[in-house]
This record gives sequence, C-alpha cells and structure tokens, in this order.
Amino acid sequence: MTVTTLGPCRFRSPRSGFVSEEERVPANIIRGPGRDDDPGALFELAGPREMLFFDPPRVRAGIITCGGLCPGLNNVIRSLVRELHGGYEVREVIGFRMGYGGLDPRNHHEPVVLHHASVDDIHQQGGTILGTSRGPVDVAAAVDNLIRRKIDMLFCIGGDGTQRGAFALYEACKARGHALAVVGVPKTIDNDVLYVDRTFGYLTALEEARHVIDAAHNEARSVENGVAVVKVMGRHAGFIAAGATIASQDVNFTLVPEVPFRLDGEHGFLAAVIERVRERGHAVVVVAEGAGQDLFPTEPKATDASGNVKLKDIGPFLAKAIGEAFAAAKLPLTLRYFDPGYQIRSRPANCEDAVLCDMFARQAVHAAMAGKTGMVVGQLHGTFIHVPTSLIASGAKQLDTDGLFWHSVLAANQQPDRFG
Ligand SMILES: Nc1ncnc2c1ncn2[C@@H]1O[C@H](COP(=O)(O)OP(=O)(O)O)[C@@H](O)[C@H]1O
Ligand SMILES: O=P(O)(O)OC[C@H]1O[C@](O)(COP(=O)(O)O)[C@@H](O)[C@@H]1O
Ligand SMILES: [Mg+2]
Repeated sequence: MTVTTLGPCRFRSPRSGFVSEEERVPANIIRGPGRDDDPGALFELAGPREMLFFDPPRVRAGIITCGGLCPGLNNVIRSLVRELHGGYEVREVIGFRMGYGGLDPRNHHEPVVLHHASVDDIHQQGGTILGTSRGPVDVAAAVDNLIRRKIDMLFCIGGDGTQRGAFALYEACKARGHALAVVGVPKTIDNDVLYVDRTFGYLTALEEARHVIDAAHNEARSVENGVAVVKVMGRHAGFIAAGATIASQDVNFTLVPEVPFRLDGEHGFLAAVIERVRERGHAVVVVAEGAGQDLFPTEPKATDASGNVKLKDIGPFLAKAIGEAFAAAKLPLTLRYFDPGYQIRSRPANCEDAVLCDMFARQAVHAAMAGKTGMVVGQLHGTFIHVPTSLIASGAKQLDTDGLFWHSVLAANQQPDRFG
C-alpha cells in the first residue's frame, strides 16, 4: 500500500535514523489457529527518509486546523513548526487561519508566519492558535492562493471531513500541475479514525470525562434515589463513553451509538435504572451523544456547515424519560444532568496525548519532505504509518461490541448486553 509521491527524491536529508522505503507494517498481526495468515494491507512505515523530494532550504510549508476542537492541536502545530524549522531548516512556515475558509483570501483571514519562537509555549493552551471552522471552501480559490504563495506542503490537522477536504485540494493541485504535498494529521476526540490506534486528544478526553463522572457519582450517591446522567461526545462511536466507564468503574449504564437500546418494557433501559436505584439507591448513566438516535422521530435530518448530520440531543431526552419513569413508578428521584462536551475538548493535552501529538507531527513532516502526498499519518500496533487519504476517508472506526474493550465496559458496569 504505497502512497503517492510527487516525484523522484534527489536531495539528501539533514536528519538521521532513516527508515527504508521498502519497510511495511501489516494491518493484521495476530497469527494462530483459526486465524487467516493474510497480513492484510501492508502500509509504508513512517519516519525520516534519507532522500527527499524537496530541497529543505527552499521549502514553504502551510499548516491548517479544521473541524471541532481537540486537546493537542497546539502541540501538533508546535511540533510541525519545530521539526520544519529545527529539523529541516525550511525557508518559511505559514499558519492559515480559521480552517479551510482561511485559504480563500476573500475571507480576509490573513495567515501568520510561524517561527521557532512564536510557538514556544502554545502547547500549554487548549484550542488552536490558528483558529478553526466548519464549512466548505472554494477549492479553486484556495489552490490559487496556495500556488500564489508558493506553498510546497500543506499539513491538514483534522478529522474525516478535513481529510476529505485535503484530498480535494491535493487533486485540484495535481490538475493544475502544482506539486503540493498534502499530509494529514488525524484529529478527533471521538477516536473514530480508521487505521489510527488512538487519535490525539482521546486520552485527555477520558481523563476529563472521568472527573465529571466522579462528580456525577458523588452527586448521585449523596441523595436519596440519585440518578446522574453524563453526556459525552461521540458522534458515531462510543469510545469516550466506553473508555471513561472503564477508567471510572463508577458508571452503571453506558449507552453508545454502536448498541441500539429500548427504553420501555420489562428489559428496557428505564426498568433497569429503576431496579438499580431500588437495590443500590443511586445510578450513574453515561451516554454518548450519538447513542439512541433511532428513538427520535424520523424527519429530514439537518446538517451542519460541513455536512455532518446534526444529532438529536439524547442527554435531556434520557433525563426526561428517567424522570417520567420514576414518576410512573411513584418513586422519588433526584436527577442531575451533566453535559461537559466543550469543557472536555477545549482542554490542553495531557502527557500521553502530548507525546502522541509530537510523534504524529514529526512523522508528517518527514513524509512531506519525501514528497508523499494525498496521505495521512496513521498508527497501527503502536507503529506510525502512511495511509492514503482515500482509505482513511472511506469510513469510520467504531467500537467492536464483541471485543475486549466493550466486554470490559460490561464487566465494569454490569449492565446487560442489550436493553429490550
Ligand atoms: N467531502 C468533503 N470534501 C471537501 N471538504 C470537506 C468534506 N467534508 C468536510 N469537508 C471540510 O472539512 C472541514 C472539516 O470538516 P468537519 O466535518 O467539520 O470536521 P472534521 O475534519 O473534524 O471531521 C470543513 O471545512 C468541511 O467543509
Ligand atoms: O463543534 P460542534 O459543531 O459543536 O460539533 C460537535 C462535534 O464535534 C466533535 O467534538 C468532533 O467532531 P469532528 O471531529 O468532526 O470535528 C464531536 O464529538 C461532536 O459531535
Ligand atoms: Mg468529522
């Protein structure tokens, strides 16, 4: 599975610790009885190349952040800038502002020049110093701008949408005969990117979610019949809800998009909450924002500026349903509702995410210098790889409900496999 390269590599790299172009990382590594020996896709190993497509002192690089916030965005920006300037001594690094919209000069988001010193302490801040946005950009105008500014490589830090956008820019540049290395760094706290073991920001999100769950647990167990509902992010995948449940061990119900559930009936979710409260006096519910969407009436679905379906708000819906169920059962209830989504994703990166951000960023620079394009830095089995953008953008990762991770959730919260 080789990624596209802009052309022959004629310049010697100033870096060391080179990896070979021939080294490959298999998608499947488990062998044994009943297992297919097929290694699956073989990905290029990420890392510094001895020979480069670009002559470092002539390089002009661009960086952009798109989509929702995620802990570690500034860490990635910093390490990109430091690797480009410090590792390769490139000519110029430009930060495009406010997401893809900032590539179109008509939007008047003047780019900033990023120096070694200007990114000095940005990794200590949450958010992104460049700004971000959702919504389309005029690709022709964006490419005109990139060509006019003589940008050789563009680092696109973002989720699936950003990587689709990056691919559109790469294709448009190719059609215009401009050799642009477009390299993606996968971002999302949802951790739902294919061919990436763990996206940066995810562990910080778990840590923050756990603090909120601790508070929810304290609130619930300090009153009579206390029920706390915590809604966490996770549009199509329940990795945050599941991971926070395992980390906390105080959650009693975990609802995720991958496992549909029924509210009513003898084996429904509401009966289970009532039973738990009757037995133990309190309950903590963690729900991913994308869970239970089929419980809402089907109607034409609204989308945000990027084309993402706007989800129905499952948190208050569940809280209301729990309130009604307790009233019908004539049980007193003290309900506490927590919605910490923005509080979580705007945090600075924790230690493990900070390490991951640095690693992703530096591999992205090595790839771009070697002229790799239309690709995203991925990670499988703890090893950094090059993944064609088309493959990353072809789908999304979800929880494996037969896997160890989800089984650990069920072991921790003791909820049944299915409600209803
Ligand atoms: N299919 C697509 N083609 C081109 N650009 C896209 C596509 N999908 C999303 N984008 C753009 O990528 C940017 C980020 O997308 P978004 O879905 O908001 O966040 P994320 O990258 O985190 O998934 C937005 O500017 C959006 O318009
Ligand atoms: O930023 P918005 O528009 O409020 O959207 C919230 C969404 O952003 C996220 O935090 C991240 O989504 P993206 O990775 O697509 O940017 C989701 O978990 C959540 O559904
Ligand atoms: Mg997305």
